[in-house]
Amino acid sequence: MTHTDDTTAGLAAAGDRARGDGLDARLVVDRGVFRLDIALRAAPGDVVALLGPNGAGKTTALRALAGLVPLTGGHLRLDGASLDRTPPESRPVGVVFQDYLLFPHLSALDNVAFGPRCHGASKAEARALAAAWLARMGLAEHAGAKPRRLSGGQAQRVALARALATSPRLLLLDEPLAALDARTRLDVRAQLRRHLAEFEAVAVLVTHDPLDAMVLADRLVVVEDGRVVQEGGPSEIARHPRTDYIAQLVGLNLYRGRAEGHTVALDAGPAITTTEELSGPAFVAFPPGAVTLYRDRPTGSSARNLWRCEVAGMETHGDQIRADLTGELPLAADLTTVAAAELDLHPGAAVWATVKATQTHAYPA
Ligand SMILES: Nc1ncnc2c1ncn2[C@@H]1O[C@H](COP(=O)(O)OP(=O)(O)OP(=O)(O)O)[C@@H](O)[C@H]1O
Repeated sequence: MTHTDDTTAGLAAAGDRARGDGLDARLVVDRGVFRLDIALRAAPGDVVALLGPNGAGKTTALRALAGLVPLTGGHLRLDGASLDRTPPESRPVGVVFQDYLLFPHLSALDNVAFGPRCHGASKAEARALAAAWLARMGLAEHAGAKPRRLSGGQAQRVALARALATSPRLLLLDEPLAALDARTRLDVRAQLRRHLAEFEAVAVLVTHDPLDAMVLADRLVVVEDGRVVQEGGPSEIARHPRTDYIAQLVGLNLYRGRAEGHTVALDAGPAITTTEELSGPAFVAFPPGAVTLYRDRPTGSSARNLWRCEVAGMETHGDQIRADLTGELPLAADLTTVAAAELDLHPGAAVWATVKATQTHAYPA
């Protein structure tokens, strides 16, 4: 299957195209002190989110997939064909960048028609295809508008239409919602989710935002320091984080230790009593809302998990106060403003923290 045949075939044929094998890549990129080395596999129809902290290598991975950064090792196959030596403009890849990069002097229609034109479609074919995509994105009446006349959400959809109009076998989205304000982001996230669900080839998106990742993707690949540290479905990752970064992202206290029956002895710190029965290396997680704080050692409490801590810092978190505690067990605790005032919490205050075993969750490490 050649790419030019695909792209000139038009919208109608897109659904008839034989489904390929999807993406099979190991991306190795050396950048001096930084080295990216990640494996990525995805079947047609999959939406994969690369999630990770600043500097983890997400953008480098996306640029390597697009051919904008050469691989120093590994391989890149799409639908069974190697792309290692294919220049970016000849790859069946569509890209939506964070700031969309629409051509300011071209109308929305001509921006979208640009992709198919570059892939060999005649002017009339390209414009017909572009008009069809704009209609599908709900932008038919904005076809003649220049980018500066479009809202952020509309510009984002034009950029998506431009990428999809070439019938890519791999769609790359770099922080697709980052340029939008909160209100627009909500709408555009929902629309993007719909378009991605309909997209029949592989989509890979890069984001810092766990919500974007969880809403848009079927599978998350968490990258830290150039490596994949965890991958799986959104709910699996939210329930069973395996690094501090992921635990913080999903709002959980996370510890590692060795389980013996209902107790996990932490590598650094005390033991935590859990309801699960395990043996061997294990993680224990609990949400900050499961922690109860006392100024004096509680006497009547049945909680087995009782630790002496000190308030290191406090910040508002939604309608709650989140207290960062150090001491026997470092942890985050959420409490109401009233409770924080009653406890006279302030940085440096000594507190007792309890967590019921039923509120903890242990799983093999
Ligand atoms: N052109 C370059 N030359 C050398 N090193 C680079 C270059 N671009 C990025 N890096 C380095 O590669 C590493 C990964 O950067 P990258 O932009 O891929 O991370 P990221 O996960 O996308 O981060 P962010 O979320 O901040 O965009 C960083 O250490 C960065 O300094």
